[in-house]
Amino acid sequence: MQLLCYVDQASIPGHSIMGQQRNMQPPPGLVALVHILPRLAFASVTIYAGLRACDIFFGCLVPKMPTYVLSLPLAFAARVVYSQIRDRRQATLLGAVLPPSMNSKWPGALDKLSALVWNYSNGYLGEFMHAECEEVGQTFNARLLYEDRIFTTEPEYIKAILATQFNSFVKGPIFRNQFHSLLGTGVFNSDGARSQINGLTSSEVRLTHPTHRPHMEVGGLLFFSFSCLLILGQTSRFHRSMTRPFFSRVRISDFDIFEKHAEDTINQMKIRLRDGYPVDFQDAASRFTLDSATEFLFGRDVGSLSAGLVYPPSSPLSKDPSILNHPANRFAQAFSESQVAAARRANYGSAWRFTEPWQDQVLKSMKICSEFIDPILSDTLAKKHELKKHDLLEVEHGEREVKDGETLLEHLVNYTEDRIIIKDEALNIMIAGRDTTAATLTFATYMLSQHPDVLARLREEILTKVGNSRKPTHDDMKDMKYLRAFINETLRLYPAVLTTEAQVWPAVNGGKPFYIPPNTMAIYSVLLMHRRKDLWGPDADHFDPDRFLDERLHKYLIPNPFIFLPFNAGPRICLGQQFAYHEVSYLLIRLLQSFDAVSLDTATQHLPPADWAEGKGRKALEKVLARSHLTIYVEGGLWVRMKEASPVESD
Ligand code: HEM
Repeated sequence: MQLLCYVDQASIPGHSIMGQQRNMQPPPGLVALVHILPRLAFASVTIYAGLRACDIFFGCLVPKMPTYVLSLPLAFAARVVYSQIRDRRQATLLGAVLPPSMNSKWPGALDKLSALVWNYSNGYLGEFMHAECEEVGQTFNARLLYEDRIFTTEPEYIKAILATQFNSFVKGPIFRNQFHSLLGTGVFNSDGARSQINGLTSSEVRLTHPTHRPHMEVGGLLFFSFSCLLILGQTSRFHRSMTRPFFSRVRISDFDIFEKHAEDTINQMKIRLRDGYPVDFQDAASRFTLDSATEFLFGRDVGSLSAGLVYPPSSPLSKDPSILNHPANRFAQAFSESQVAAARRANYGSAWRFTEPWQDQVLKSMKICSEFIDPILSDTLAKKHELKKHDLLEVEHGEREVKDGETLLEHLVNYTEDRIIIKDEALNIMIAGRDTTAATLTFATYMLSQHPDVLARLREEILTKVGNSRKPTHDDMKDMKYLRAFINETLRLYPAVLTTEAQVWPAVNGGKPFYIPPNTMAIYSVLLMHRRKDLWGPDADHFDPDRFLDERLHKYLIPNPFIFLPFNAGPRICLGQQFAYHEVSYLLIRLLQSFDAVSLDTATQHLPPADWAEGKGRKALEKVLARSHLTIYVEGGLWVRMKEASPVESD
């Protein structure tokens, strides 16, 4: 029985038109010029009028050139000083204080900005902010180029952002703007437009602050990794009401999809390893999650595994054009490039359009992805029209039940026929679910290569519960406590989404409450919070799945659940959390049924600089270069060798 709840297209003003326009937008550089010219013209005209007025009314000839040159910096300085005095006064009135700022030596904290940029490209994950936390405290103002950004790793404040003061936080138009060509706008990303569905309005969850002040996104290099998912976080109730039923129960068909692609992945790995090559597990995991995601969303996988695994750069086969130009590789590459290009925009804030003057770089890649998605979408809509024509669609009121084996696309067409909404929604989920899961699998395998004792224990649990060849089921996974602890420990040390994004925050540790001025960007780092020794114990830098099973669980996590947030919390909690646990568990079980040892291939692996070994904390233990764009990843791939398990082990 199906519930048909169509969105009234007329209730989404200009939505379809907006979607169609996405593919024929003017060059971004031109749009930026059109935006900025009136403001520049206004400034020049005002100064010119002022000078003329002095001349005419007071007869004093102000030197024109110096006035032109100095007027803008002086106006800017006045604004900065005024906002500082205003915020300090407001804080005092509320019995609070402003969070401390970073100690910088240069105007606009340019010294800190350059250190931050250097750290992003060359240093260890989050090292710069970690050093600032140690110096200034776990909550501080990462004020760069005179723009406030409140940074925190304090669980109490993160709880405020995600749950208790959720309605006070909005994402703001700059993020939406930057990610428009990747994820679209429409109802998902609009704070203001309203569309009626099931009695819910799409915008009632968040409204932009009436006195919005634009953010300068200069600190984007550090902060952009979360941006894409932030956009998802901006999705409305409308979006969640469409998608949530799809994730609300365990579907056997999901496990069939995992099996099909896990088998393919492992068989290809075996062949490659038998031929004497190492395998880039990051690449294999990305192909596994891409094929699984496309099949689950669209009912047809993109076939990235059929293009074959990558060869190490030293092999001539790694440059074979027939492999590089394989259609599935083109799709996978275009999909990744579109995300990286969108993430790059966050580095430039509202000025990003000037960096893509002639062509929208995200749209360029998205066109290749659309070539795969569009025909499937047309087929699904055509099928629905056929059913409608013959009155075969059952209509029921109430919660729509999702059928086993139904694709997300088939589910979504029951809510709306707007191609753009459906496509955006499916792409949002593909972006949210693909790289995050691949990253978790990659870092889990990295940890297996570093902790043979953990591998042996995990394998023992797998062989005891599932045997060495049977397909795992949902019930098997429910009983596998060590497997869940192993995945959680991977997500603690390597959360796939590192950082994510005011009023008065309560006092913690005996301090005064912090006043957060309106329209200030608030950023929290899950990575740094997950590694805090005061929250997780003195061994927080060490990989140890037992911390999710032994007395440490009761000492640290149970009394303070907000210290572990790989999937976020509150109304914006990851919708695919269970799906992700199942997908990661499935491939790990199948992998360890087949292999009993994993090691890094140090000849191919990009190794960290030698001086990292003398670094602090986790940095000293790292054997790969972990970096982040939208999600965390291993630079150059995770090159491993694995030993096939003996087939004589009993089932
Ligand atoms: C280990 C894998 C995963 C991790 C670590 C992860 C993490 C996250 C995080 C941190 C968010 C919140 C982003 C924000 O609010 O800024 C999020 C949101 C979301 N995730 Fe996941 N995710 C994973 C896998 C998946 C999968 C497999 C799917 C779907 C197939 C998925 C679907 C979603 C959706 C739809 C949202 C938006 C929820 C909303 O705003 O209502 N995720 N995820």
